[in-house]
Amino acid sequence: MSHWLPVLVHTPAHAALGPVLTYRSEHLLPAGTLVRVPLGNRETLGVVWDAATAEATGEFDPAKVRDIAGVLEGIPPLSRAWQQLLGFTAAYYQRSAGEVALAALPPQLRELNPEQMARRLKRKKVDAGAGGAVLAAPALTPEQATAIAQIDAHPGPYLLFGATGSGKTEVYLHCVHKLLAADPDAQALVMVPEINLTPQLEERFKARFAPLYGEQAVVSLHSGMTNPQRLKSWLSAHGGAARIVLGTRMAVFASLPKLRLIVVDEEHDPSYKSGEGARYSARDLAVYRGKLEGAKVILGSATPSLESWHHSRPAEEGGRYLRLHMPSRVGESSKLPLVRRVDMNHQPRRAIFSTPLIAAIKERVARGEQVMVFLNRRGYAPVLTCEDCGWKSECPHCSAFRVFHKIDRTLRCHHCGFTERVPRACPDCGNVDIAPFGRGTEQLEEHLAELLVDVRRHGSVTPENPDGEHVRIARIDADSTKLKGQLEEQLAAVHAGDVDVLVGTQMIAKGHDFRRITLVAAVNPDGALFSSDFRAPERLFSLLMQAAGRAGRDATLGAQSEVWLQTFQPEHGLYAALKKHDYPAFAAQQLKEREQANMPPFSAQALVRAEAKTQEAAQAFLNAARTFAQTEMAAWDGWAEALEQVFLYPAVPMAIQRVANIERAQMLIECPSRTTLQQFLTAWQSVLHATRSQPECKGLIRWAIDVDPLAI
Ligand SMILES: Nc1ncnc2c1ncn2[C@@H]1O[C@H](COP(=O)(O)OP(=O)(O)OP(=O)(O)O)[C@@H](O)[C@H]1O
Ligand SMILES: [Zn+2]
Repeated sequence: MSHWLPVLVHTPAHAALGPVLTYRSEHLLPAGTLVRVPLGNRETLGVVWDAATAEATGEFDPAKVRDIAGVLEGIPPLSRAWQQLLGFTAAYYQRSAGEVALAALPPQLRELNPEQMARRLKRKKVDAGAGGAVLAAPALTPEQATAIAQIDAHPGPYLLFGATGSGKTEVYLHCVHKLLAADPDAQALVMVPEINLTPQLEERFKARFAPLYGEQAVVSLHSGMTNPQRLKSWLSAHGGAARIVLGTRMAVFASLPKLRLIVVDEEHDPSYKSGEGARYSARDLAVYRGKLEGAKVILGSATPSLESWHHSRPAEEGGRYLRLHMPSRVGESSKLPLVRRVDMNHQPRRAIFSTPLIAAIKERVARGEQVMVFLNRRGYAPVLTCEDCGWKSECPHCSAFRVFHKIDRTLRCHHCGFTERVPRACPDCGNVDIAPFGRGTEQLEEHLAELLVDVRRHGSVTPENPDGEHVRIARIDADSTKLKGQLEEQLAAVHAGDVDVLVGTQMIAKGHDFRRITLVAAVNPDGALFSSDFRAPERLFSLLMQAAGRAGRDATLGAQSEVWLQTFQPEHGLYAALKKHDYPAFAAQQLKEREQANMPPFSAQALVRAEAKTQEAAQAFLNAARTFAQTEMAAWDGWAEALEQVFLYPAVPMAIQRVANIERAQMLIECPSRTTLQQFLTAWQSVLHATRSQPECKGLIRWAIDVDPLAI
């Protein structure tokens, strides 16, 4: 007897194929089964979907239904909870379930043929026999003990609000340990925002758990892994052999049949939000998944997102998360660093480093301590200009300047990648004096080398070497770490003390446990204060707090660590709060502003972005869909009231309007109710599809909805 099976395949988000396809099978296969199915003239991976939870399968012609090609033998079906998670993600972020579900599976499930797959499944390494010395966990600090007691006593979710170096990771380790010991099947998922933070985390977790549960108990999942590695981790999580999965945002979709605990470290980090396909927030999905599967969820941060902070207000006031506070750093004498503001209004014009900062850097280096200098802009200078005619190094394909990279004397567009040799003279007027304007990390590195030329490395002047050694400066940014292994190498050099001054972008500000850094300087942080993006201050605050968190992690160095901020706005409230390490004060002030302006978390937002050959077409598309919503849709049955709550702003060009010769526009949608916004977007999708074919939208290339956008 044959059965009709609803199957999800990877169809483009807006494909006309419909959300779920129907196939025929000899055997009734449970929902969640991975199958191979014919699609057009190729064969593709599909997931048998639950007919009840699947979106309407639509009508199908039984005569045209094709047989499934086969089942992926040896792989148990994906759980119902997993299917629900993926179904929810697709619906909430307005994408097709097929796209979302298939993108969440390791690529090799799709790529390997049955024989290859069978071989991979057989290759089971068993080293359950633990080995190595069990690493003793340190005795908990009173703050850690209190936090853990609260986690034991309440269902959560929890917001672990802990200062940098307060021992949050130790709390995660402890909770995972307790869970695995109590339940022989239980699994934990631990997420970090960036790939380059996974190795050190993996090391810490392996050191703690491999001796107890074997090497295979801890696996990673992130996009920096090769496809075979990813498949291996995925299979081992899906099969239950992996007890702990460490990963970046994609790991939120890992199949973990016995998931009991989810940790989202640095939960405020924008990297948890996907920038393509379904633009999901792994943090928000983690909370949803926790509820779905009855797993505890811990969100940790020293500077929580304002959303999470708001959700963790007292329950009497409507809070949904339990806030756990760990204000102190571990170790008796390891105080938080002293924050100093240098008023750049009183420094020579165009000074890169203020005089007192240079003096402070010299002093630290001479004592053998390390310094971190931080500037969120790579390259040598953000623009090259001709002072005679006003020419600027614009990118011909983007509405942006090309950045001057002195190292290889190129002008590079950081948006489309267009690269050219620096011209010898101004391309417009022939003037040979074209000069860099503004500064990036390359220039800081060069300039510091000049400023520190007289300083000698600590302890390098000896009777045999009376001249001593120059200060060692290293730069870590996207340019200096392009090749595989470069970042690890550079980080190792910093840890080994081979570097005195570390210059870099936000890459170095996050997460790393640099023990010997006692001074952190932000050279030019003001930009974000006046950004049009209402989240810019929040991001700046957390970035500076993170950067500050790199200073003074080793109490035995004894020196008072410092964070220097060079600013033209020394009185700004953000810096005042930073000086006191007072995130709650900063958050309270920001939330007040947001409440007054009706911005998230006090309202829900979505953004529609359109890309087209002309700016007019991009905007025309958005505005036509908007007009339709405001007129025709408002006349649909039962919609008038809901639409009164949905505010559609007019279309505007994006901040960087043109990238690689494609014009971009966006439209913001705001609504006090998340549910209403969801209903609106779901209904409006068909309007957007239909609008596409209107004559004034000719030249439209693509459009996408971003629910809960982070950057506006
Ligand atoms: N109870 C403890 N006793 C002794 N040392 C501890 C304890 N808890 C944590 N530590 C140590 O203190 C340091 C900071 O701890 P941890 O990395 O857990 O902090 P964190 O809050 O996660 O830091 P950050 O957010 O800044 O990365 C680590 O070197 C850790 O080994
Ligand atoms: Zn460009």
